[in-house]
Amino acid sequence: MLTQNQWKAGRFELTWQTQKPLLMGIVNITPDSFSDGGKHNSTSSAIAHAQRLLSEGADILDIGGESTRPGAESVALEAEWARLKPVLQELVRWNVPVSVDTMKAEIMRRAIELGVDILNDVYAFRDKDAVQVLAESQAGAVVMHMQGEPRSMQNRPEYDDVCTEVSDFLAARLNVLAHAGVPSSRVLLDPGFGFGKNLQHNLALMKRTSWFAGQASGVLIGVSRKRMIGELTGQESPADRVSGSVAAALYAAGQGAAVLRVHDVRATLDALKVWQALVD
Ligand SMILES: Nc1nc2ncc(COP(=O)(O)OP(=O)(O)O)nc2c(=O)[nH]1
Repeated sequence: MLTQNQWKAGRFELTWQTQKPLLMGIVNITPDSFSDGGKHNSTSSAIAHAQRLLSEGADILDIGGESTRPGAESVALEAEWARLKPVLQELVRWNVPVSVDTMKAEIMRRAIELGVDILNDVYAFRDKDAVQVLAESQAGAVVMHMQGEPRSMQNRPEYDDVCTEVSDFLAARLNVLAHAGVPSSRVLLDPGFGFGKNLQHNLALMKRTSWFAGQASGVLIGVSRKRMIGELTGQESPADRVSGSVAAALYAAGQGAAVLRVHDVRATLDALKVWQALVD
């Protein structure tokens, strides 16, 4: 049984169905991203990668100019913008939903001015200026949980009850956005896999995907090539974690995830098509 859901995101009204999530292809214009650092670190290579992800079937493109991997140092605003601007300027002309992955309100403001549709904030719009930028726009939002900050979040992540604490945090953020005039129909929640979580925390949150999916907003799942996949498979290199990432993607789809944020669009989409034919 498929149920329809909607996400109002800038120029687009995106719909997904249970078992048929949208795919968000990742374009990291960074020298140090954990899985593809340096591979798409120029305007031309980032645009070429975006084209490839679209040709593989991506529904959304997520563009990041600052790595948030564990241990990452932050990037200065103008340096991050210098990476993002030429790529975003091109991509907003493609009539495809464009997301910018940033924690900085000023970057969000400039991206909205260029015509970007989605603000993907791993800092969950805890910056008041970011809330204002979002509220003054029609952009969609991804609100993600992170314990600590990228530089040190994986040192000793601890929770009394990770699912309750993450759920409560996301509910509180949704409430802040609602009070600022941003309805839940514009927001996706994201448990933030690997952002201040160990393997047990990540697995507990993954098993709660259907609960998150049942909230007022849909849920975005981002585990592609991440350390948790490496820990479960023994695959050291992120490039060798595609099969494990696809397995996690199928599980999330079955639990009703709205969006899967992935590096490997073709592999994920092919697996979803076969799996959907068998579960329908
Ligand atoms: N909403 C959301 N955004 C995210 N942005 C970056 C990363 C980190 O992964 P990646 O972009 O592959 O690496 P890096 O941060 O090193 O560029 N993960 C998420 C995530 O899980 N959810």
